[in-house]
Order: sequence, then structure tokens, then C-alpha cells
Amino acid sequence: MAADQACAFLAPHLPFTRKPGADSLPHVTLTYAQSLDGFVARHDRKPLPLSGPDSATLTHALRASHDAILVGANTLINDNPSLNTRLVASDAAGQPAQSPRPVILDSTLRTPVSARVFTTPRPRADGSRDSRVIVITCEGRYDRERKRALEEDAGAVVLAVQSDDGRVHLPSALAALRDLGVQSVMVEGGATVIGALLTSPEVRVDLLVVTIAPTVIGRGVHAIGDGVRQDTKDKDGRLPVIPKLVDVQWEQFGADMVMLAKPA
Ligand SMILES: NC(=O)C1=CN([C@@H]2O[C@H](COP(=O)(O)OP(=O)(O)OC[C@H]3O[C@@H](n4cnc5c(N)ncnc54)[C@H](O)[C@@H]3O)[C@@H](O)[C@H]2O)C=CC1
Ligand SMILES: Nc1nc(O)c(N)c(N[C@@H]2O[C@H](COP(=O)(O)O)[C@@H](O)[C@H]2O)n1
Repeated sequence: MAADQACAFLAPHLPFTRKPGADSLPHVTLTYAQSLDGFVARHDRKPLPLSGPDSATLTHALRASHDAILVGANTLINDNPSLNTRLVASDAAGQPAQSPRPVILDSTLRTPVSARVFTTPRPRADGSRDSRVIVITCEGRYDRERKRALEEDAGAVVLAVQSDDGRVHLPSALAALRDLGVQSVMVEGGATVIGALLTSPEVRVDLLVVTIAPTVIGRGVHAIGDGVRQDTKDKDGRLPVIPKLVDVQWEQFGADMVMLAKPA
């Protein structure tokens, strides 16, 4: 069964907890599904089902094993995702599945109050954890009325952190999540977030889990290439660097291949 296979595949990497150290940031897992030719979406950025049922079960087991699940604002707007754990009964450690807290990176608060994520039930077995959606925006860039609407009409927690070239500063976002008690974050995309995270000189990705579906798209949004600002140097004059991968494992889930690796 796919759920058992997912548990066995993920078990050696558990638990996903905060990195050691007084000011340490949460554990970060980066995960996405791509076509055989490297795309996460078609060129129109409409939702694109790539994962088959077995690798989708793995993704939900992974979701259930993290405190929070993070996506970029474009993914939230284009896909209108649920971000819950409806495909699994238990997490990768065999405990009853809980849905992680959704987190949206949204520099200017474009997230609609009608987004599905705000009304998706997110029962938690322990009953005590705050499961409200967290929207992280840039100090000085957001509209106060949008913040009020997200908080009061959608029930979100809106956090404003420092801006990094017009985007949410990733270490500040992770520190804000840590301060809310989040120990582990599963980042699901999209391409811009994947690129920003993989090339961040300040944030470490602890685990990378990539599903490769036997599907050819031809033209679309590239998983890495379209998210990385290859032509721009950062404020210290450095070009984006994508880390090498170590401890690489491959396993077949249904028709898909899944790679699990650690950035060096
Ligand atoms: N196949 C898969 O596994 C997945 C595919 N997707 C696809 O990806 C596409 C969306 O990807 P993108 O357009 O690249 O947008 P995205 O979902 O990566 O969101 C980018 C937006 O996030 C916000 N943001 C704030 N701070 C940021 C930061 N530090 N770094 C990056 N973004 C930050 C900005 O508003 C930015 O425009 C959709 O078509 C969706 O279907 C999304 C997730 C997973
Ligand atoms: N693992 C995976 N496989 C695919 O084929 C996908 N298209 C995605 N997309 C991500 O999952 C979100 C949808 O979540 P719900 O099913 O609505 O809970 C979508 O927004 C992407 O983040 N992932």
C-alpha cells in the first residue's frame, strides 16, 4: 500500500524538528512534482496534476509530518489549494494525521479572502494547536485594508516581516514561524519560491523531495530555471548558487520516480 511505502521511505529522516541552536530556524523540506521535461506547471500557470495516486499519498504523508506547509501567493491564487492531509490517515511516524498550518508568502497581500484554504477543515488530534492560516507579507508594502480583511473576514494571522528586494525576507519569515512554535515547514512551491529557497545564501533546505512524473509538457514553468534570478547578483555581488545534493535516494511510487536528497 502506498501509505506504508511512504512511511518506510520517510521514516529514516524523522523527526522533522527545529535545527539545534538557541536562535535556530525550523526544519525546511522543499518538495514539488515535475514533468519528465522539468516543468511544474503549463505556461498558463493553471493547476497541473502531475503526481499519480501513490506519490500523491507520499506528499500527504509528508504534509502530515510537518507543522506548517508554505506556498507562494501565485500558487495560492492560481491553484486555490486545500493544503490538507485528506489522502492519509497517519503521518510518516504512524501517528494520526494532522493537517499542517498553511503559510502563504505574499509580498503585497494579493491573497483573496475567498481562498479555499481559509475554509478547509483542519482538525487536529491534539485539539490545542492553532490551525489558522498564516499570511506573511512585507513591512511597508501591504495595504492595511487587505490585512484587516484577511484577519477579520478570512480568520488569517497576518505577519509583516522585512522585505528583501520586494519579496518576503526568507530568514525573517522562518524566524516568525519559529516564534509561533513551528518546528518544521514543508515548502510546496511554486517555481519562484523553489528558486528563491534553493539559492538563498541565508536559509538552508534540509530535505528535498521531488516527484518526477512520466509526463511530457513541452512548454511551461520550469521547476528551477524560471524561479532563479540567474542574471542578477545579490546585494553582496554573488550570483545564485544551487547546492549540490548528497545522500540521494530514488524510489518508484506507482508510475512516478521520487528523489529524496539533502542539499550539501
Ligand atoms: N507541480 C508542483 O509541485 C507545483 C506547481 N506549482 C505551480 O507553480 C505555479 C506558480 O509558481 P510561481 O508563479 O513561480 O509563483 P509562486 O507560487 O512561487 O509565488 C511567487 C510569489 O510569492 C510571493 N513571495 C513573497 N516572498 C517571496 C520570496 N521570498 N520568494 C519567492 N516568492 C515570494 C511573491 O508575491 C511572488 O510573486 C502555479 O502554476 C502552480 O500550479 C506550485 C506548487 C507546486
Ligand atoms: N505533489 C504535487 N503533485 C502535483 O501534481 C501537483 N500539482 C502539486 N501541486 C501542489 O499541491 C497543491 C494542491 O494541493 P491540494 O491538492 O489542493 O491540497 C498545489 O497548490 C501545489 O502546491 N503537488
